Amino acid sequence: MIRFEDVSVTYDGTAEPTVRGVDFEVPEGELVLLVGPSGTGKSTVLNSVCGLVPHFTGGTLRGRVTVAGRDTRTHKPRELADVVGTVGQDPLSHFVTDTVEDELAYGMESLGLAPDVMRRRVEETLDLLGLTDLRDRPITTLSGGQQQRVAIGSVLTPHPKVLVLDEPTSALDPAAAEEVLAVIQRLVHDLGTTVLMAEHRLERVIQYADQVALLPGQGAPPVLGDPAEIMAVSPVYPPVVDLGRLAGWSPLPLTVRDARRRAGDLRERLNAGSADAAKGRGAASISGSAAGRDQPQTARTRQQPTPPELLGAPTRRRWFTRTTSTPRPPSPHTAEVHDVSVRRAHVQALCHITLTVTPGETIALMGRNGAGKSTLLNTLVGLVEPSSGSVRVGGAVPHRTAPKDLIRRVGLVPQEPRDLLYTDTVAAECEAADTDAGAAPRTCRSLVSELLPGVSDDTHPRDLSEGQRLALALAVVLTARPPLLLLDEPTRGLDYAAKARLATLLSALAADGHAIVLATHDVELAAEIAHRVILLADGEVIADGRAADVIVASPSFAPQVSKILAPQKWLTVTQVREALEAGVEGGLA
Ligand SMILES: Nc1ncnc2c1ncn2[C@@H]1O[C@H](COP(=O)(O)OP(=O)(O)OP(=O)(O)O)[C@@H](O)[C@H]1O
Ligand SMILES: Nc1ncnc2c1ncn2[C@@H]1O[C@H](COP(=O)(O)OP(=O)(O)OP(=O)(O)O)[C@@H](O)[C@H]1O
Repeated sequence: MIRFEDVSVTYDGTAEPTVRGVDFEVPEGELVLLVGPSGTGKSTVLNSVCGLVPHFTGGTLRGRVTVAGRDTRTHKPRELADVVGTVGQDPLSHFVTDTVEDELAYGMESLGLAPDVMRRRVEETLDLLGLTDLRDRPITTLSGGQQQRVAIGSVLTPHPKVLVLDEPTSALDPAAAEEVLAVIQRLVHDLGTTVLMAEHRLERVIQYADQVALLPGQGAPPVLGDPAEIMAVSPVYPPVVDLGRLAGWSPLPLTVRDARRRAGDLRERLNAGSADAAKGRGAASISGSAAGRDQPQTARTRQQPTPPELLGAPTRRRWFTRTTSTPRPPSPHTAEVHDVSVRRAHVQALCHITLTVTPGETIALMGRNGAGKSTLLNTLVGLVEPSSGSVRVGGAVPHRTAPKDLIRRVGLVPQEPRDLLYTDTVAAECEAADTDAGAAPRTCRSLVSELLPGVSDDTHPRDLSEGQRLALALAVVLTARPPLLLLDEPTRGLDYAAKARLATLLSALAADGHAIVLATHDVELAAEIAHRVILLADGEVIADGRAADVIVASPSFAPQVSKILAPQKWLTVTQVREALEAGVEGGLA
C-alpha cells in the first residue's frame, strides 16, 4: 500500500541526504512502526508519504514513494488527502476550524461526503475517543491531550486507507494512549487500514506493530523486520526490552505479560539479594530498590526537608556550583497551596487543592488528560489566578507579583518550550534571559554551554531539535535561579538518550536543593526521578505520597518494571541492574 523505492531526501542547504536508501513496503492492513534516535529522519520519511516532503518542506526527493499506486512526486498533498490521513507532531498547527465537532467534520466536508454519513461518523468518533463531553468546546480551550485526541479523531472520520501518525500518543495519558492505540489496531485488523507510525515511547506501542523499521542514523538505510528481532539490535528500546536484555531472555519479550512469564528466576535472584541486604550485607547497593528511592542517598524528601543552610552546598555538577552563592528564602516550604479552586469558563479545572512543596523534592504531577495538571502549574507561576484559596511561592502571591520578582522564585518550562523563546539566535536568547533575570552577563550562555555543548551562538532556536530546545528553555529559566522549577510534560518528543540526560540533570538540581514539580504522562520518567507523586482526577488530588507507593499501586501509572516484577517493588531497570551487580559482588549470582 505504501512503497518506498530507493528514496533519499536532501533538504536545501545541506550537503548530505537526511535519509537515504529507504526501500521497503508497508503492505495493506499492516501497522509498521518507525523507530530510531532523534533526528534520524523519522518525520522526514513519514512526511514523504503524505507529500509534505518535498512539496511543503522544500529539498529534493530522489527515488519514488507511491501510496495506493499514486506517486507522491506528481500528486500534491491535497491530491492524496482522500487516501492518506496524517497527524503531525504539533496538533495546533493542524486545526482548521474552531470547535471540536467542526474539526471532526472538516475532512469529510472537503471530500464531499453526504451529511448523514458525516453525522454518523462524527458521533462514532466522539464516542470512540471519549470526546462527547467536549463536542462544542472551542479547540483553544482544550488541554494538550484533549487536542491530540481531536487531531487523531479528525483524520479517522474520512476513513482513509492509509494513516501516517507522527508520535500520536505524546500528549496522551497512559490510559488514553491505550484507548487510541486500540482504536487504531481495530482499524488495521477489521478494516484493513494501513498504518505507518513513529513514536518514541516504545513501551506504549511496540506490541501493536506487525513490523518495525529502524532508522539507525548516520546516513544508514532503514532496517525492516520482526519487532523482537529489531529490538534485539536497536539503539532505542523500551524498559521491558532493557530488562529482557539484562536477564538474557531469548526471544526478547515485548509485552509486560510475556516478560512476567519469564521473570520467575529474576524475582528469585532479586529476592535473595533483598534478603541478603536485610541481614546487613550489601545493604547500600540493594537500597536501590523502589522502597529505597528516598533513602539516604537522595535524602531530601518530604519527610526530611533539607535544612536551608545545606542548600548552598557544593554539588556534583560543575555548572551548577556557580549558581549556589545566593542565599535562598528561609521558608521550610518552597510553595504552599491552600484550598485552591480554579474555574475556567464553565469548567472546574481545580477543586480544593491543598499541598506544600519542600526544597529538594521532585514531585511528579500525574493524572488523565484534562485532570488539571497544567492549570496547577500555571497557578504556581501566576499565569492563572485561583477562583478561591491561596497560593504562596517563596512567600509571594504569584499572580500579584511582578514578573521580574517572580522569576527569582519560580520558573516554568512550558509544554512547548518554543513559547518561552522569542529571539532568533541562541546568543540573543541568552542575553535576554540575563537581562530579564538581572543576572551577570553570560550567565545563561554558560548554562547553555554546559547543557548543550557545541551549539553555536548564531543557531536559530527553531533549528534546534526538540531536546535541544528544551535544554535551552531550561537554561533560560535557570538563569534566575528559581528555587521552584516547574516543567510541563518535559519528555514529549524526546528519545531515550535525551530523557536520560534530562533525568540526570533534574536529579542534580534536586540534590542541590531545588524543588521540582513536573506534570508528566511519562510513567518511566516518574519512576526514575520522582520522590513523590501527586495524582489528580477531575481537578482534585486523589493520591499524594512516595512515588514507589503511589505509582506501583496504580495499573495505569505503574512503570513496566514494576508490573513485570510485582509483587516486588522495583521501579526501573537501573535499580534492578544495581541490585544484581551488588548480588554478584556479594556472591549471590
Ligand atoms: N524542512 C527542513 N529543512 C531543513 N532541515 C530539516 C527540515 N526538516 C527536518 N530537517 C532536519 O532533518 C533531520 C531529521 O529530522 P526529522 O524531524 O525527520 O527527524 P526525526 O527522526 O523525526 O526526529 P525526532 O525524533 O526528533 O522527531 C534533522 O537534522 C532536522 O533538523
Ligand atoms: N481556557 C479554558 N476554558 C475552558 N476550559 C479550560 C480552559 N483551559 C483549560 N480548560 C479545561 O480545564 C481542564 C484542565 O486542563 P489542564 O490543561 O489543566 O489539564 P491537564 O491535566 O494539564 O491535561 P493534559 O494532560 O491533557 O495536558 C480541562 O478539562 C480543560 O479542557
